[in-house]
Amino acid sequence: MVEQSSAGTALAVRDLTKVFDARGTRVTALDAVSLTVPRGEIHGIVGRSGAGKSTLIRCLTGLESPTSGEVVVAGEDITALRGAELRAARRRFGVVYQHANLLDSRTAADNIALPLEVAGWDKADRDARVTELLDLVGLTDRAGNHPGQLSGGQQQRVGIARALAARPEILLCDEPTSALDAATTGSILALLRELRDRLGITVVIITHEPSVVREICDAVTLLGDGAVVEQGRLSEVIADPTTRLHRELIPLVEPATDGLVRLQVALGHPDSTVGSIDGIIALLRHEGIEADVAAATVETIAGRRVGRLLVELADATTTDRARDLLEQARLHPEVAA
Ligand SMILES: Nc1ncnc2c1ncn2[C@@H]1O[C@H](COP(=O)(O)OP(=O)(O)OP(=O)(O)O)[C@@H](O)[C@H]1O
Repeated sequence: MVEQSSAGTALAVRDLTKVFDARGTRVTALDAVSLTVPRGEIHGIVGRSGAGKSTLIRCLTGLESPTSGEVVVAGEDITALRGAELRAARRRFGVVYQHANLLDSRTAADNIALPLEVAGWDKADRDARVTELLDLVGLTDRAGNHPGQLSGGQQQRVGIARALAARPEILLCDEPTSALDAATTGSILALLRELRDRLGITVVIITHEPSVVREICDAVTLLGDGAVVEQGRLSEVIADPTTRLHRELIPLVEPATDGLVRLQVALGHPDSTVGSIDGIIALLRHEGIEADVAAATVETIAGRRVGRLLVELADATTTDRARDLLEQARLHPEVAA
């Protein structure tokens, strides 16, 4: 669990449950979900399709009312609010969507100004704020461009500036990079991290991309069938090869099923006595076990070098001995034939 004293907490979700009743069929989209996000942290929410991610974000922003549970922002349970109070509470959230959905008839600057117009800011304040925001997202020279004149990444920057316009405390990002290529994804993630560092804003990111979590999240929640499957600080879950998140966040290419025996091992666990790919192969060969690397993923995540390795054995009869050796080295081997 991600624990933090309530004073430093930006968002606390407690036992959030949402049951849809569609023509007599009950679907539990959220099942007693709890999570705590400290101020200024980036929290990733991951899970397969249908896990409940969209429902969670809709309950957070007040677009959907939960069946039970609490969403506490700045000490206030917003699920209990209605009408003008709920609208005011929703302003504590800025939302970034997968597609920026900008208005084609407006320039980048005017798209960013839109929520300020709705909130009744006067023109001089709006203009000053928009200038600040364009600078913040690196689009000062694009202020007068219409969406059609901007790249996908630039449009998403406008979407982020628009979400930040009214100075929300929490930035909710719903698959913010899913529609972008790898390089643009990298620059948008760098921008989100920079915004957190400069503004101290709290960020919640819903994503199905492991790389997003690996690159910028401080903590992560894995949802499955509407419930929290696992939760923890990235640096901890990434170091523990026994967690589901470790597997989700460090995917390994699955080789063809060709009858060869393969052992999957985890790299980077603090207790392991061997830390490198070469070291693992040498350990086996030293004992007369012919082995090779079938696939490997090694990355530095949360300052720690971690990964997974698939070791291919030339002779299936050496499987048990190889597994014992790898077990002794605390590499958490598993047969993946
Ligand atoms: N309005 C609704 N009425 C009935 N069932 C719903 C409704 N909205 C969502 N659900 C159901 O709730 C469950 C969770 O859906 P949700 O859209 O939150 O998942 P998700 O993790 O966001 O999936 P995806 O990544 O595909 O968007 C699913 O079984 C879905 O069919």
